Amino acid sequence: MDRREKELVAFDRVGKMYNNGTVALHSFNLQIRKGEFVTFLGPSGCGKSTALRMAAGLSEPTDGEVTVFGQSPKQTIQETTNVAFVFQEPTLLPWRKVIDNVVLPLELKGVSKKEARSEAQRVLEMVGLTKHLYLYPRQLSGGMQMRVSIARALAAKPKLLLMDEPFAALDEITRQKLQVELLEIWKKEAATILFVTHNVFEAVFLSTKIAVLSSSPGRLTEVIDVNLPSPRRLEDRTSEIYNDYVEQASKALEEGSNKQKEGA
Ligand SMILES: Nc1ncnc2c1ncn2[C@@H]1O[C@H](COP(=O)(O)OP(=O)(O)OP(=O)(O)O)[C@@H](O)[C@H]1O
Repeated sequence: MDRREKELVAFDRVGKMYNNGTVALHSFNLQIRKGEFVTFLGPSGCGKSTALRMAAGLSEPTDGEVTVFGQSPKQTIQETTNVAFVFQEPTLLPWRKVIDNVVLPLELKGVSKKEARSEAQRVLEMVGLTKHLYLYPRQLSGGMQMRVSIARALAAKPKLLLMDEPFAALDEITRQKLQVELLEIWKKEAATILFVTHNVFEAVFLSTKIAVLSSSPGRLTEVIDVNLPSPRRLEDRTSEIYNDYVEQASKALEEGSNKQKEGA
């Protein structure tokens, strides 16, 4: 297999300095392969969102190169519907009903009305919203709105899903439920997911690989391969192996922050 086919996303010595002089990322190297669930874990301000936005073509590196499917993210996003983005907030269109929000990316893709509605129903069923198709976003809870957002991202069957703290605003029970659903979807759709969080437990539960970042300037401090039994179940979070990974990731976070203090 060609290297570019295997590496869906590649960060090659990526740096980002914003106009005000803030160095958000410094010499960031990471390759993400097909089928991986990679989490960016790090404290607030360490450049997680910056890295994700670069992969989505929403921000340009000031140093090095980011490629998605072997070319610039902007080009990939213009040419294909292989990449979808889920933000921290649901960002639904308030004047469109649930089903019409999910149908939208398919309409834009030129899919026939009938096919688009049937696909929208399929993904909304997958996230447990079959009974809510004809409601408006304001009639749903925050967790339900988030599920609509995820369904909308999945509707176009993206090969790469970029998620920036999608569960941050949710209560713990809803968050856990969506974590399990997301893992099921990831398996079922054979997707590759790049996920941002500052929650160690979430990172360990979801990921096949955790990229630990530290701040000032944002940089990669450790990559942890997470080999937990599959499928992952919420009750396994008390297992010894799970807790070992939590400890390893917490230590990596702590070491990153100590190095930062030493350098300060
Ligand atoms: N548009 C911008 N202009 C200037 N500085 C920015 C801009 N966007 C982000 N930054 C700075 O870059 C650094 C990294 O920000 P980023 O949002 O990528 O971090 P993060 O790890 O995602 O943080 P959080 O977990 O709080 O969302 C921060 O110091 C932030 O203040």
